[in-house]
Amino acid sequence: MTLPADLREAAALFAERDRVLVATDFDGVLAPLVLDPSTSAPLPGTIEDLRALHGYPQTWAAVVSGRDLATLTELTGLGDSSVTRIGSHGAESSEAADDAGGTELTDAQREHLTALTAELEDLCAGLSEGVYLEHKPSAVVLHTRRMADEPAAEAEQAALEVAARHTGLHVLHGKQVVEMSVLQADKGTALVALRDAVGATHVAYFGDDVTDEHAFSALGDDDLTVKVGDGETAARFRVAGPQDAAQALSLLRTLRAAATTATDPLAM
Ligand SMILES: O=P(O)(O)OC[C@H]1O[C@H](O[C@H]2O[C@H](CO)[C@@H](O)[C@H](O)[C@H]2O)[C@H](O)[C@@H](O)[C@@H]1O
Repeated sequence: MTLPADLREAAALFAERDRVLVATDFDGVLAPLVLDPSTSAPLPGTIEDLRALHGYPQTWAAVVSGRDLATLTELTGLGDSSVTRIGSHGAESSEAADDAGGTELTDAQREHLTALTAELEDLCAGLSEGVYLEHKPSAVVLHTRRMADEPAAEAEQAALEVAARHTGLHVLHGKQVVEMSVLQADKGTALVALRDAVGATHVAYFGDDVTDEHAFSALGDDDLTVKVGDGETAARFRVAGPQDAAQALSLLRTLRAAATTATDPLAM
């Protein structure tokens, strides 16, 4: 598996930039997609690469995910680190001052989420086996990966119809998931806010799903945007899957270490 030459060249240029932020999606990029989200695991070396990058001069690393912040922190094992974790598509952040990571709901939002969840539970009870709900602080997610194609499509359509009857709901239709949130958030807004907060001049971002397109679109032509897998994209580069993304991350680590002449703390 060799990374495309244009991506390797762009990575070399990126590594020479002044202040850089290396950010990545979790599911489908760091962690291959699996049937049971609780068993998702980052590929070997990826978290170490992010930790190392974050330790280099003028360099920051982040994971930007649809997972809720607590789950993201647990699955990445980054709770002991200052690598930024952004969860719930930008609604939660490890940089937030409050304990909830920035997801304090109003009473009305809490009631809305409870009512929506009850409605979706009723919906699921009438659908084929395999459909299930994932619960997050500000959202509920209908999953169909365990279903056959046709019932999965029907279940996703039914969830979208439930969502359409609710006002003030923010819907994201990802890979075999329909996510309904009472908070508005997107990865692009969150990533740009983090870039500006750390003062990065250039950003690398890896993503595989439609929700990552917000991040790709929010970045510029000088940023290093990498789509992982198939599908239309606004990213500048594409790799086939998580193994290639891991290779690209490792390359960025090597190149940035050389560019900043930092000693790699994990190589000692
Ligand atoms: O932004 P991400 O880090 O990519 O998170 C997006 C959603 O990821 C999870 O669902 C996806 O991964 C599951 C485990 O591999 C898979 O079963 C599911 O079909 C995928 O859509 C997660 O469960 C969701 O909450 C995230 O929003």
